[in-house]
Amino acid sequence: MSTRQAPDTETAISAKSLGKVYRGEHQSVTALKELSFSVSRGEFFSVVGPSGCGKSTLLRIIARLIDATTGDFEVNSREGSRPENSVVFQEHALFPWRTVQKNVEFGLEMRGVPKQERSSTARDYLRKVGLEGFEDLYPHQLSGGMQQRVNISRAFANDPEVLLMDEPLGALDAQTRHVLQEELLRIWNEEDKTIIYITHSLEEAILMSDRIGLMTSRPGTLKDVYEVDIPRPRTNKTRNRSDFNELYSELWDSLEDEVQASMELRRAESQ
Ligand SMILES: Nc1ncnc2c1ncn2[C@@H]1O[C@H](COP(=O)(O)OP(=O)(O)OP(=O)(O)O)[C@@H](O)[C@H]1O
Repeated sequence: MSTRQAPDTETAISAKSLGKVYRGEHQSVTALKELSFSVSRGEFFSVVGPSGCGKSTLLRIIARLIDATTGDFEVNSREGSRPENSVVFQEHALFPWRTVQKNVEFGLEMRGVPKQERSSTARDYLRKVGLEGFEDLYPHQLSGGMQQRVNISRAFANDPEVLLMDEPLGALDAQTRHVLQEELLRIWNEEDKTIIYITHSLEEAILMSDRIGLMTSRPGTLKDVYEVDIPRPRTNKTRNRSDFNELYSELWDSLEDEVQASMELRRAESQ
């Protein structure tokens, strides 16, 4: 297996002082505050933090699905014809009336990519995620893990500047999750893709990432950014390394304080 080069230093995304307030009729929630970061092109950047700290909010802002209340961010696009981003959510977002093949082709179809080209691109990516032979099935004929494989291949096939993933493997059982983590790493290793990856799992973050941003309790901001200085390629066996476990302990020490703060906040708000 080839060893991936370290990500280059060209900035793919930079965000400055992002803030988000959800305004309700009776009360407002400040989800993010003064959050700044930058991600290099080709980097795998994970974001971890306590539940409700604003991770999905951050991703949805970068995906341009919602607006930030304050601050701004920039995605450094190389080619105008490529989509700026593709998003993979935890829930499968496949079209039930389209076959596996047609689901993967969807983004390419929207961009007017010729039929033959989109067909071979989709087949390529389906093969990369081990779904060769399943092209003509419909989503309901697939297991959850297979559906998420389709989602992942669709996102890569779109060839976006950045891939935004919000707990993409969160709904899967542990074994399937481990297999897909390795598959995702393998595909990312072959492609020059920038990924922002939200996860609740510190283990997953360490296994996959070049760097990990750890968020504070709400209002979420980046508390620290950790370099994952563990050689690639990484596999499930990488979890047994002592440096893996040392980093896990370091991250958990910091995250635990934020989880406590987050629980106290929720307790106070419910009174
Ligand atoms: N549309 C919305 N309207 C009002 N409040 C919202 C909305 N979306 C999110 N929130 C609130 O903003 C805060 C951050 O939510 P968000 O989903 O971004 O957190 P998260 O870190 O992704 O959570 P989790 O880890 O549990 O998925 C939470 O308090 C949530 O209740």
